[in-house]
Amino acid sequence: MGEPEMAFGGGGTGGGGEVVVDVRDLWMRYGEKDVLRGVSFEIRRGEVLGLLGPNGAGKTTTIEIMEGFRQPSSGHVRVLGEDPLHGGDAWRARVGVVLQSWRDHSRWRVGALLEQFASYYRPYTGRDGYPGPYEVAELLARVGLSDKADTRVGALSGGQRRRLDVAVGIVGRPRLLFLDEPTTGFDPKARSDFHDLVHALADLEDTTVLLTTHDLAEAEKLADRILILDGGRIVADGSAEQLARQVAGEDEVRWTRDGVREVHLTPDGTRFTRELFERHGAEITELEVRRASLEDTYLRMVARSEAGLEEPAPDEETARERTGEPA
Ligand SMILES: Nc1ncnc2c1ncn2[C@@H]1O[C@H](COP(=O)(O)OP(=O)(O)OP(=O)(O)O)[C@@H](O)[C@H]1O
Repeated sequence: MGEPEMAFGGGGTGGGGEVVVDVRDLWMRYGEKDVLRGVSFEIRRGEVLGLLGPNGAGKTTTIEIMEGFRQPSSGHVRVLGEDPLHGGDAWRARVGVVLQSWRDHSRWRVGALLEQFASYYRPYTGRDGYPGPYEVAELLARVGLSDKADTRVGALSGGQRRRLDVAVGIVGRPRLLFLDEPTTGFDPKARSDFHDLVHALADLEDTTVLLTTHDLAEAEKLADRILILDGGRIVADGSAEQLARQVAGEDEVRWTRDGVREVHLTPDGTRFTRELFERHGAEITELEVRRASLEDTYLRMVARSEAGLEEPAPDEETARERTGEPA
């Protein structure tokens, strides 16, 4: 296969709707264990996708396959139009990665390290519309490390190192960015700054983002769409609101009347509240309506899926056939 035509040009669509990641019927087996069991999904340009799931669900494995770091047992995977296992340098230049643990560059100074990474991308500047990597000063400002340019990496705090990981992931101005638990160890301000950064990348630069996180509030804030992976399968795919509707969560309405605190669970909090006011008007104070949060939805969906897993796994035989491995 020759040079990837799609790597810089964006496939010529110039707008939303272009499929940036296409994964179909992906299986991954480690030894005797099927870690991914028929995973299929698409990510479209400019979308921020949150990949959620319990420890060991297969999130990192999925991301590593899409980065070309792991060969799946079977399945169709296209990332920016290429099979990640055969993506060349130009393809790799457009894919940014923030892994759970980055290689140690503790003796490097922050600015020099980023300059080194930026230099890998520079030769591709101008090719098929590629704008080139970030200038280091701009990048440091974006991740909140402007005053650390001359600091050795080994002298950064855990959260500052994580910001540096993010800087390394985006230095090449990727079209597609993989973020594997990016905000672990961030303080609330760093987390909030990071959320602003992801919004800016998605909204202003049309960067497509795939994010794994165990912080459901973060997923709710950042992700346009959420995939829940459990037991190697996708058990939910939709916006946080769509998923909440699917589990038919009840709204919790709380209020005070005549000094008495009341709580009521209802499928339609808006309607209940309207009727409450029609009946009691100004007597109602301290009203709160709480919708099912992503956390409620997630916990219910994972519990539901894990209850389902008690049933015999239907595709075990098929998986063996696919991987060609012995039973
Ligand atoms: N190289 C490997 N060899 C064998 N098993 C592996 C390997 N890498 C991962 N696994 C197993 O595959 C399963 C999925 O792991 P993975 O790291 O993809 O999960 P995850 O969803 O990212 O988990 P976490 O939330 O804990 O990061 C786990 O049971 C893990 O033990």
